[in-house]
Amino acid sequence: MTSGLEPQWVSGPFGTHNKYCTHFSRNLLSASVFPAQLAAEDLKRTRILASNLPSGPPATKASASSQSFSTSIHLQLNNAAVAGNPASILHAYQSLCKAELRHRQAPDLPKNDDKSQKARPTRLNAAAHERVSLRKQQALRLQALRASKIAEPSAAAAHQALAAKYGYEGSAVLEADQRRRATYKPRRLKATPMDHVAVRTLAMVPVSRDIGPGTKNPHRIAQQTRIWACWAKLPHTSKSFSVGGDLAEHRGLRRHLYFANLARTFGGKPVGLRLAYKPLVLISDPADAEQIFEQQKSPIYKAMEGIFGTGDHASLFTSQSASPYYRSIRKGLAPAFNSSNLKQSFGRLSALMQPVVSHINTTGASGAVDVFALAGHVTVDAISLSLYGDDAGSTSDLSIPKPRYAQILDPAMEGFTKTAVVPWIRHLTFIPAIRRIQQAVQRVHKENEVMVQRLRACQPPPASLGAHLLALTDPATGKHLSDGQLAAELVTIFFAGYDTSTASIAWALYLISIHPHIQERIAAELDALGLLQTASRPQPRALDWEDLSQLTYLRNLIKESMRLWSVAPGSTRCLEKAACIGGYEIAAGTLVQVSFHGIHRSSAVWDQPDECLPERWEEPGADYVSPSAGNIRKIVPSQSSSGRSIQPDLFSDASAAASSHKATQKDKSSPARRFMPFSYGIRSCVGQNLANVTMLTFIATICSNFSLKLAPEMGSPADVEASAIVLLTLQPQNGILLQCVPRATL
Ligand code: HEM
Repeated sequence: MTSGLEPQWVSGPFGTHNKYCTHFSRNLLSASVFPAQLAAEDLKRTRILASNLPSGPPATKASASSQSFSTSIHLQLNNAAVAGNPASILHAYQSLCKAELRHRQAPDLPKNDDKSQKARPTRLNAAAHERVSLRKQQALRLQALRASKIAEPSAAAAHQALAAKYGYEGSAVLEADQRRRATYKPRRLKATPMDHVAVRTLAMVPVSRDIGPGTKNPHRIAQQTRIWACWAKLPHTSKSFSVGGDLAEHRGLRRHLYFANLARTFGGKPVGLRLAYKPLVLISDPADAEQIFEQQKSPIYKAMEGIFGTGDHASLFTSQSASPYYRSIRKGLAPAFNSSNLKQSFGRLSALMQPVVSHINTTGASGAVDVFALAGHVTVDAISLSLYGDDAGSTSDLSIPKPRYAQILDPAMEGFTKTAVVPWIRHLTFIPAIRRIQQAVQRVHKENEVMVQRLRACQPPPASLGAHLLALTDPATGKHLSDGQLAAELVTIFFAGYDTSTASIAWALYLISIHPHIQERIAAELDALGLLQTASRPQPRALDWEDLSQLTYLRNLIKESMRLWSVAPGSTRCLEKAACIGGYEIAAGTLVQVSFHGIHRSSAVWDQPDECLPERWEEPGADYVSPSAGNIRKIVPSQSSSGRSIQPDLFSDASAAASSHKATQKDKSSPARRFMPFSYGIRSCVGQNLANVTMLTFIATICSNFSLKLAPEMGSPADVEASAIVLLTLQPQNGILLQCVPRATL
């Protein structure tokens, strides 16, 4: 019978093989993994070959016993091939491979050449058997599989293939991974085995995207592999394994709800999110958050520099905490926000409220006023006042919906946030939307130049923020800040202070308007200080600096409002070293985001987290996790051991945090902080005192003069809350329209 595939005898370890034996066994082996790939024709040809196979190699070329061994293997293959049973083929083929290995391992066995074949022992000795470790068998099998072009479906082979592709010694990664697997203890919330398989497959994507195909950077590859391997062990959302991952939810307008839901669903555990090809760990536990704040800022902040300065200058917001520039700027600016300095400009700040009250008196009588828009004008003027010792004239025309500077800055910042995950897209200027972002950035740069000129020309008062800025020196040059550096700092201050203070004021007034009993308690407090407008007191005295510390209930309401409506949704860090967070290993280089909103709305951290209860702040130590709070991991408070006050002052000394990193590092036995609208630690908000003063002044003045009610145009409180979106900050999409009735008319 001639099939065109006549057997050809070649020399092998056990004598002469039929060369087609390996060939068609591979065919069937392939079919055993991918049955669909075994074409009918291939099967036919294989069967013909099998039927043509002699029972063993010619006796003249091999010793009798090796012939019998080889023959038995060949027979197995033949039988399996004839039966068309892929599992038997695989088994027989593995036996052949093992036999070959044993032959090579045995030191007393002569190597495979025709001359020494006569000296070959009659059977494999025990020592040779022992040397064939399981590991080597597996290695051989992998080798055989690869030679037959069959993709090994396991993660181990995927890693090895990756390592081979990028020239990296993959076994180190594999071994490290195996060690981690061995020590990995399944948690209450763990990914399913299928999740792990999916993640392993996904893990290939970021490696090629981040590093670029063909790049042989073993360190980066190992780092990425470690990041994904640790990430895979975290609890995940159902979205983590979809095509875009959690990107849409994470960058979406309603991401605060997503964060709050995750915090509740996972009981505060770290959650692995995937933003397209970037892994991210979301933190919603106060104790974990404290660990994170000590880490370096994520590269996302660096990407802001193009918007902040005219020449990509680092600023207080974007530079790394360890850099001499950051330390020097923070130390130099923080005193400008001390209570003694703020006190000096308080009279002018309080005076900014007069046009606001007049505006409400005139327009509010006929309908509702948008307190969100009004707050925007006051905060821009308040920041300008602290910078230049003079306002920006924003409160002089309150009919404009947005302050002029915000109109310039907001489109650029929104463009930045929309492109933050894929920053390279900003170079595609042929796309009209990208071109618009670039134009907005250029407008910000132009405005920055005007602001710098104004600052240099105006000679700000010594206590002002502007004077502190002009006195700063760059440690790298020893000279005062250049125009570019000043511009970067100025835009940072406006960006960080304007939107946040505005939205915080609006949310607090909204809560007051929908809770009459809270409004009455605030009114009573103001009345007691002689600040409330009444029929008998139509012109109450003006608010002064000392009143601020007396308004305890109002301050508690503001804190409660900042808890419920944390306008900064989160803060992102990049782990410098591998860390154990919430019981999970997180690799160095992982992006970690603390979700303020998640922590502040977590039922594991707060009793009745969705209720507005200003009274909760009357309890000592309410800022910290207490044993009575939910079921979350907590550090038991020990006031004596930590030696610090657990009731923080309204005006904290921000310079203390900056002067020493150690100052912010906590005693491990002290309670974890659960209230952090201004973030926490060395990178906490430097302007929080100014923000507190502005919020108190605005809200106290409005509540002194008006009784507030949510305007019918806003619908129900549920409608207002549903309108909350995250642009730069968490803000009400349709503003906050309130009916303001002068108290003297009640
Ligand atoms: C209610 C109002 C405010 C809130 C809720 C707020 C919140 C925050 C938060 C959460 C951070 C940390 C951001 C991060 O880590 O990504 C921050 C940083 C910062 N804030 Fe504020 N902020 C407010 C008002 C202000 C004001 C009025 C100013 C200045 C006039 C200001 C200036 C800054 C600066 C310069 C930083 C960066 C500090 C650093 O990295 O050292 N903020 N703020």
